[in-house]
Amino acid sequence: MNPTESLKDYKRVRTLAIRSLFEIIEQSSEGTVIVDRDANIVWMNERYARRFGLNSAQEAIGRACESVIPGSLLREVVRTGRPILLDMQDTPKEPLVVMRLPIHDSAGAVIGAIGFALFDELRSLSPMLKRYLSMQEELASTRSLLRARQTKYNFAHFIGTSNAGLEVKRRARRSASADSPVLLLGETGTGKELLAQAIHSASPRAHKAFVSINSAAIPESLLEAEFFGTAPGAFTGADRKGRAGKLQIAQGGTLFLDEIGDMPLPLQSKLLRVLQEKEYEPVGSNEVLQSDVRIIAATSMDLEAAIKRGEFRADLYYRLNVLPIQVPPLRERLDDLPALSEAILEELRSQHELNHAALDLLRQHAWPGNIRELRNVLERAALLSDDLVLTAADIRTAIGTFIPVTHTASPSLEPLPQETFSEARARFDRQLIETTLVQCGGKVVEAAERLGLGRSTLYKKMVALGIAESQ
Ligand SMILES: Nc1ncnc2c1ncn2[C@@H]1O[C@H](COP(=O)(O)OP(=O)(O)OP(=O)(O)O)[C@@H](O)[C@H]1O
Repeated sequence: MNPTESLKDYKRVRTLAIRSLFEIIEQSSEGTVIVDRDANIVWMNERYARRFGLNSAQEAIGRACESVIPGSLLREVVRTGRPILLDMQDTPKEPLVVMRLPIHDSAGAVIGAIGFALFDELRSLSPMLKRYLSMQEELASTRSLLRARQTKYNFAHFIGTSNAGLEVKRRARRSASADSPVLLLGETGTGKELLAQAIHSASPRAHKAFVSINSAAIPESLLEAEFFGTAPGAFTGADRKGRAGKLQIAQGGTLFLDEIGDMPLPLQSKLLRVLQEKEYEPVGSNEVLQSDVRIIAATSMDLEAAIKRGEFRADLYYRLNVLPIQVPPLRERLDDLPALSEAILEELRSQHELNHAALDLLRQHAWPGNIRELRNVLERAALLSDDLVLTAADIRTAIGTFIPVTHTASPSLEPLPQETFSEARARFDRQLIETTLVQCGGKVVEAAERLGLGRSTLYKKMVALGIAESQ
């Protein structure tokens, strides 16, 4: 039979072609593997076995394909009966281009699958491979960046079942589904940052970055660059290449502006533009960048008073004050003390517990540093005590300057029986000053500022009313 004639015998040509195809692919491939209908390996060539760290192909026989070839999709091919004609397979060396085909019996049922790792094709596919590798690297670095930017807290970390605690949690939870700015107001250590993180993690932006920036902790001269980034060449030295600002890093996610009350006025105007126009320019650049971030701001400052002093822009305040959440101080949610203390001791991996008297004492302190202070006190008490039951004496020592909570009661305007006008006024003044001192952590200068008095005037009043400075 001459060759041309033989090609007319279709059935024979087909059989020959199938055999040649198998042999050519098998010989020129980096590896071939065959699995049965349970995706267990029934045959594998030696080269492929060595690539996956086996001494001989024999060791692979009978094993599930994934236990030899991590990430193998042969099981899927057996299950669906559908081939995967071109795919990338990661291996301990470089990735391979693979082809996976189902094997049918004469009745057409799937009885296994065969996988070829195409080796020779790799060179011609090298541009595609390079791109695949660089995309993988990019993905890995984005993932690790994102992990570093992911939040530590969610709503389960916010302990508190007091009415005040539950109300805050409810409002914060509700704000998670919105995209408007949130303004967290409250004293230091009340959990504003924890809540900001929890809002982000419950929001549709949770898979993107949570980035925080503290206006009080960064020198004013650096704040703008930190915020908006710098254009290449804007500065000499380390920043010559340009640097991404927090706004850019937070793109798609949430930007937490801690201590917003301390933001310098010029930056406040630029932030307003971000909120209104959703655009900004990096320092030293004319390029206008689009911004897509959710803003959560926090402050322990009375922003309305700051507006009156001309230190905070009223228009920015109104723009930020869309979803305000007042986070109560610990002394207004004393019912949460036992649960908070237990959670903190657990987090500190301490075996210590508090006796009744210790808990009672915790209830009598005004906690100017709130939950952060409670945490420090419990940590100190646990460190200093050899006994696993912490007593009131242990707590008293750990607190340092004790500020009785009764002093925080709001000044009563109810006259006492037989009280003269000047006695009632002295009582009111004393309560007002004592409360303010507690709220300012005993700092007279701060209390004077809050009350709108000169420092020496406040000192004089304290002496006249018999208020000790250690308040
Ligand atoms: N409700 C809470 N449940 C459990 N832990 C809390 C709670 N509130 C605050 N904390 C803890 O108290 C500490 C201080 O909280 P956080 O930093 O969120 O306060 P803050 O209001 O942002 O303080 P600052 O204004 O000083 O930045 C953190 O360790 C936080 O985990």
